[in-house]
Amino acid sequence: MSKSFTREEVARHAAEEDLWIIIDSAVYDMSRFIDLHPGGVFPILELAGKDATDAFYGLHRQEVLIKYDRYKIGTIANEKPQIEIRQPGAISKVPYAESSAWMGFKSPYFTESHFKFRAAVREIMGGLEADFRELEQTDGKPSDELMQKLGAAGLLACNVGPGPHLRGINIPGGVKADEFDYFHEEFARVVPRGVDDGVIGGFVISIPTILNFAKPHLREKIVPEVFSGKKRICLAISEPGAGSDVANLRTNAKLSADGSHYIVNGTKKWITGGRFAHYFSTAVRTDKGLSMLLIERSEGLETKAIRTSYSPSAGTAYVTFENVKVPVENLLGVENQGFKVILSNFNHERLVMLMGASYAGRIAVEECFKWANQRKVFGKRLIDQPVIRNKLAGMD
Ligand code: HEM
Repeated sequence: MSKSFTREEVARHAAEEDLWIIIDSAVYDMSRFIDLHPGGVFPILELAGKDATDAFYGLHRQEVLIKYDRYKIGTIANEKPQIEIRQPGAISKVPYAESSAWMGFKSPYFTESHFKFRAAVREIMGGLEADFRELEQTDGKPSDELMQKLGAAGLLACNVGPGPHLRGINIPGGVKADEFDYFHEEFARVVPRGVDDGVIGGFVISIPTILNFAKPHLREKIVPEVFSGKKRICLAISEPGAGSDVANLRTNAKLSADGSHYIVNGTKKWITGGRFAHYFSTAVRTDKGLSMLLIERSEGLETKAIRTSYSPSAGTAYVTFENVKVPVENLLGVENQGFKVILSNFNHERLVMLMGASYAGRIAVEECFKWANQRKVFGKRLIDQPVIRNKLAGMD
């Protein structure tokens, strides 16, 4: 049971080596943390033994308190917290932070199956939220264990969107494969952007090339491996000299003398999930046009991390191919007609990304609303400034 203290007791712990503070009626022992505090010793020392609620919320997001919960030693007797701690996966109460259907408004797009799916996914993902945030702080590689948990929960397959690939998948909430549509999209809501890209972004944009264009025996091998989280795949199209300009790709594949292999040489850049991928669905130049090849990580294929400003978890990679041998049966679709594969894939990719982006946009609005309400400057909250309210109104 949590210990109970009076404010007078807390006030007696006001030295650097014995330092308690109060945040929203909870008591934190900062003695061991003060030297590690990213904001330095001074700001906490100034508030030693005192109520630091306003100072804390003016400078930190609530997640900081949840993460450092271990320093909480008790509560103030006869006081109740005034600030609600958001439970992982809970529906946000901030205006526009959620789809209006979740906030009690009628929507023609959301049916019972969406509600069941949302509740089940938030429960699964809520349980993993701390792992995801931790992941973003470290080297960023989503573990095999995490991938396999997501796979077993059916979430990897669901993120590809509706389609025959969902038959036989245990969809969260007991949703049937033919009920599933693009509005069953919950992942982005609880997963930080970089982790989202590293866990599903690279794979969601690449696995359709296997589902739709791989030879049956390859499809039957690779799809279950990827959907169960045991193997990872990425889409390797852009290059240092040709980003969106797909027609100018230079990575090339030449048929071996006996016609059994392609020999691939070239480079790919900004490949999401590439650092961790086992398979690369790769655009290459063949003798009369572009082709798509499924390339396994093998001799001659190397990946280097590209440091991005947003997150190491996205696994963004620079990929080099040096005389990589690829069996001809790994051709996706028809030789020299890879452009069709790429464009049909882009259609799907943009739709899935759009759903994710709409969630990400809602999260941005939510974070701004919350910060404007808690951050105090010039003697008042940011939200009390008309110019800030005007900006928020412009975001909706
Ligand atoms: C449980 C207590 C506290 C914890 C766990 C904590 C933790 C942190 C962390 C993790 C940061 C890095 C920035 C971030 O992630 O938001 C930070 C920054 C900071 N903290 Fe704290 N802190 C605590 C209490 C306080 C208090 C009471 C003050 C007093 C004013 C304070 C002042 C600051 C300042 C000035 C910064 C730098 C903010 C910036 O970069 O603009 N912290 N703190």
